[in-house]
Amino acid sequence: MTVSAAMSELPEPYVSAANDFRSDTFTTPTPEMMQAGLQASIGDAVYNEDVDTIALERRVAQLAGKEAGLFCVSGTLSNQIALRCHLFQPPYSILCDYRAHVYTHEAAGLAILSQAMVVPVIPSNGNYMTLEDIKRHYIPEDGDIHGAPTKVLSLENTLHGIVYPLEELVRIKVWAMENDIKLHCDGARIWNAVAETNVPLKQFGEIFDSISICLSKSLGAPMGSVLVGNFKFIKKCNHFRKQQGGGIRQSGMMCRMASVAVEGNWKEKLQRSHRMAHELAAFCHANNIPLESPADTNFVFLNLQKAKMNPDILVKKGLKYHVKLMGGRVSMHYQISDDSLERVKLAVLEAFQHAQKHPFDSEGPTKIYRSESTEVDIDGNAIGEIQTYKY
Ligand SMILES: Cc1ncc(COP(=O)(O)O)c(C=O)c1O
Ligand SMILES: C[C@@H](O)[C@H](N)C(=O)O
Repeated sequence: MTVSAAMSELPEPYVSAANDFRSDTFTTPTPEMMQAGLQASIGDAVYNEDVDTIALERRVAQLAGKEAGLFCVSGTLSNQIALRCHLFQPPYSILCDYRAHVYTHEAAGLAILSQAMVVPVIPSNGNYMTLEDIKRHYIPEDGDIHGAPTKVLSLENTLHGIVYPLEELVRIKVWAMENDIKLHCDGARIWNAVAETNVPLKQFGEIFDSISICLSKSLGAPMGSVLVGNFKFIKKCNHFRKQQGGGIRQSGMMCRMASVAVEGNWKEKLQRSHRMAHELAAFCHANNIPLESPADTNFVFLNLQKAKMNPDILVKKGLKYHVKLMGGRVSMHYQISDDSLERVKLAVLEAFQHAQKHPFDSEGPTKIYRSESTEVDIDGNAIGEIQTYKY
């Protein structure tokens, strides 16, 4: 079968993220990025011979105030090799928030690739772990042969769109250094934290031993993350990256496109998406629609369980108003159109009003990707299984 014949059996190609609230991962490369990609270098990056790849790695490391950077095809790979690289002799453990991506959405990579136990912590303030939370749950290296000592704290900034207070990060950093514990930051949305607080990326670089800096979410690059750290650490990460199949050949095109995003006016773009999230959160407050966490940056987390909202109805109301939703997290990004924001308000409100008549008690965990109930029609009648996540 020719490619064109195969294409004829495929769904319509994705063309715009303007009405896509499922995630900021749906941002699409701009014509400027595509044009720049055509001028990219074409060296083999495994041999460290690709100029655009080296330039991007050096630029992002410089912005973060770190010695070196490593371009990775995904944030998942970047997180996994960073955490593996901080670990030496098992038994050991990694402490993180119970919602952390490295724990919930990286397919047990830490257990399998790093042989690490993960200690997930529910923050006592409901939003972010404090030093007191960490002290209460970490495993000290005290010779107790029952334990798997905590060797890395993996924090996310932002986490669920929540900005980690700088002063708390500094407290954690001081304590971690005193206890020979490394700090990694899953910076899938670190650009959002910078845009919202004006704390320079370099200041986070002073706190964290490593940061995974995503390019493919709010910044809108087609793929990738740059992992930053000191020279020795990044050199070893490159080894683990190759081991895990992450060695990339001609990565220049992707890196040149990402460089367009990094050098662009990302701060204003992200601040607009934050304003949109704040507007939706205010709309929810005004209509007594409960939220799960503060909408500090680009996410609005509807509290579906408290509102007794059925995620399938929410997805269907979204389709009714021509916006794409996936569950209780409403993700803003700079490519969302103003009229889509108005339409998503209507979808959320109608799903909430539906819940008043047809309260839905979900048994399963609140999941970002899937609706946990069976598919229902607008009147709440079950009509089989819904697949909001296609594979
Ligand atoms: C918080 C967080 N960390 C890491 C990742 C992983 O990034 P990627 O999808 O590029 O593997 C994601 C999802 O994209 C994420 O939301
Ligand atoms: C859920 C996570 O894997 C994905 N990166 C997202 O935020 O949409």
